[in-house]
Amino acid sequence: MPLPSPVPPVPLSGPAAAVTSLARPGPPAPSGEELTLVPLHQRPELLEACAELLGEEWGKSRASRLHSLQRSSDAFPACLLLLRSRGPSDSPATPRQGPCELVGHVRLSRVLSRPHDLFVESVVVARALRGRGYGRRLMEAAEQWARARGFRCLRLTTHDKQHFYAHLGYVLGEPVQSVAFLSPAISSEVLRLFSAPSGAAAATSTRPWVPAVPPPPPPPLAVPPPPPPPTVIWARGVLAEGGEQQSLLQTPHRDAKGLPIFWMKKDI
Ligand SMILES: CC(=O)SCCNC(=O)CCNC(=O)[C@H](O)C(C)(C)COP(=O)(O)OP(=O)(O)OC[C@H]1O[C@@H](n2cnc3c(N)ncnc32)[C@H](O)[C@@H]1OP(=O)(O)O
Repeated sequence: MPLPSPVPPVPLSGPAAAVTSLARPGPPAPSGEELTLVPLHQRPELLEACAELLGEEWGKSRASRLHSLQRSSDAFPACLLLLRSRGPSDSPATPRQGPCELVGHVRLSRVLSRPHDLFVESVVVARALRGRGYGRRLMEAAEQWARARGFRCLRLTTHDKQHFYAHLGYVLGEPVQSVAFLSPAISSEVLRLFSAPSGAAAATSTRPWVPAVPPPPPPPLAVPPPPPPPTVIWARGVLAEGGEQQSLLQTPHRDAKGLPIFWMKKDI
C-alpha cells in the first residue's frame, strides 16, 4: 500500500488560514482572537512553554518532556501547537503575527502497518482555557493538518475522555501500534516493509508483535544486514481476560499499568 505522499503544508500557521476559519466552528472566540496551528519545530522558542503545559497535566521530568518535544519533525512524531493571538483591532501595538499564547498541544505519530493512519497523543488545553471550545478547535485543526498530508484516519487511546472524543466523532476502535520515532532516512522504507493489508495487525493480541509479511529466506552471506527496526511503542492496551465488549462505559482493554483504556478512531 503506498504511503501518503508529502504535500505542501497547509498554511495553517499563517493568519489567512487561522483555525477560526474551519468549516465547523466551535463556540465563538473572543472578538479579535485568531487561532493558528503550528508544528513545534517551526516555533522552537515555544519549547519551554510547551514542556510546562504538558508537565502541568502529566508531570514527568522537564528534561524528559523537552527531550521528547525536541524530536518533533515533519517526519513524525509531530507536535502541533494551538496558538491564539489578538487581532490588530484589539491590540494596535501588536503585530499581526506578534505575541501569541500557547493554548493547546497534540502529538501525531505514524501507525505501524497502517500508512494512512496517525496516532494522536498528549492532547491538552491549558487549564485556564478549558471549556471554551479550544479542545474542539485543536482536534479539528489536527484533523485538517493530517488530511492535508494524505492521512485518512486518526487513532487514540484515552482513560477517561472517551465521551469528549465521541462527541467529536470518534468511535471505538481496535488497538494499533504507534511508531514513536523513525529516522527520516528509513521511515518510508521501514513503514513500507511493515505495511500490511488492513486487519493484518495483531489487533487485540497479547502476544509480541510479529510482522505480517512472510519471513524472508536466509540471506547470502555477502548481503549486508537489514536496517535497524524503528522504535515501536507496543500497543499500550492489551485485551483483558473475560472477552467483554467494548463500550463507552466499559472497556476490555488495559494499559501497561492495568488501568482500563479506550481505543478510538475517526475517519477524516
Ligand atoms: C488522546 C489523548 O491525549 S487523551 C488525553 C486527553 N487530555 C486530557 O485529559 C488533558 C486534560 N484535559 C484537557 O486538556 C481538556 O479538558 C480537553 C483537551 C480534554 C478538552 O478541551 P476543552 O477545551 O475543555 O474542550 P472544549 O471546550 O473544546 O469542548 C468541546 C466539546 O466537547 C464537549 N466536552 C468537553 N469535555 C467533555 C467530556 N469530558 N465529556 C463529554 N463532552 C465533553 C464540550 O461540551 C464541547 O461540546 P460542544 O462543542 O458541542 O459545545
